[in-house]
Amino acid sequence: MAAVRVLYASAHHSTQEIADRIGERLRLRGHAVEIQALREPSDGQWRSAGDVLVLGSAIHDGAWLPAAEAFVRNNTDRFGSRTTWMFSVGMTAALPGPLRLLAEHAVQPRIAALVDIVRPRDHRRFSGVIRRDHFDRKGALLFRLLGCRYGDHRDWTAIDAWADGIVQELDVSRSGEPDGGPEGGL
Ligand SMILES: Cc1cc2nc3c(=O)[nH]c(=O)nc-3n(C[C@H](O)[C@H](O)[C@H](O)COP(=O)(O)O)c2cc1C
Repeated sequence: MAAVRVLYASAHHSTQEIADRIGERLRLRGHAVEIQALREPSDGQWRSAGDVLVLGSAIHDGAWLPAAEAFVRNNTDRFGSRTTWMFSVGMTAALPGPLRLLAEHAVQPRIAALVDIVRPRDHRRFSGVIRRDHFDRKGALLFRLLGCRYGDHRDWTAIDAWADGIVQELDVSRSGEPDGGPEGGL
């Protein structure tokens, strides 16, 4: 059993629900899971014990929300010894076809910089929920001009599969240990 911390930053709850789902999936497979919101830049104290981290954030304007970005930047030298997965929640699936293809392959420099610091086992982008009341007037106008669709664009099958991939990797790591698990956790 690994001790897993799922840390997330969410503005309108869809990232929170994705974090809950991933955490619940890991819990069902026997891992000790703690799920925690990052709301302020000072949130999410680093723990010295050997946790596995799953770290996620909604994307706003090409960047992680400030509390999640701050968590990474406040702990830059600590990720090397930690097994970490990252996920970002945006609105790629809300875009019309050609734009969606572009967005799927676009590098977002501020997020890429965080991935460079964390060096996770994997970084996955999911689509979340986008509603008219999430935007101010300018944002809503741009959204309409781009031909985007409001709605819940979460692909729960893909989210579950990603969580199951984490479980598999944890199982493989631990089966390599002499006693089936490292002392002090992963
Ligand atoms: C002000 C604002 C800016 C956004 N900027 C981006 C963006 O740059 N890239 C993207 O993929 N999604 C963007 N989105 C979409 C959100 O990331 C998406 O709705 C996500 O599901 C929000 O997660 P949350 O419900 O946890 O806050 C933006 C949404 C808002 C409201």
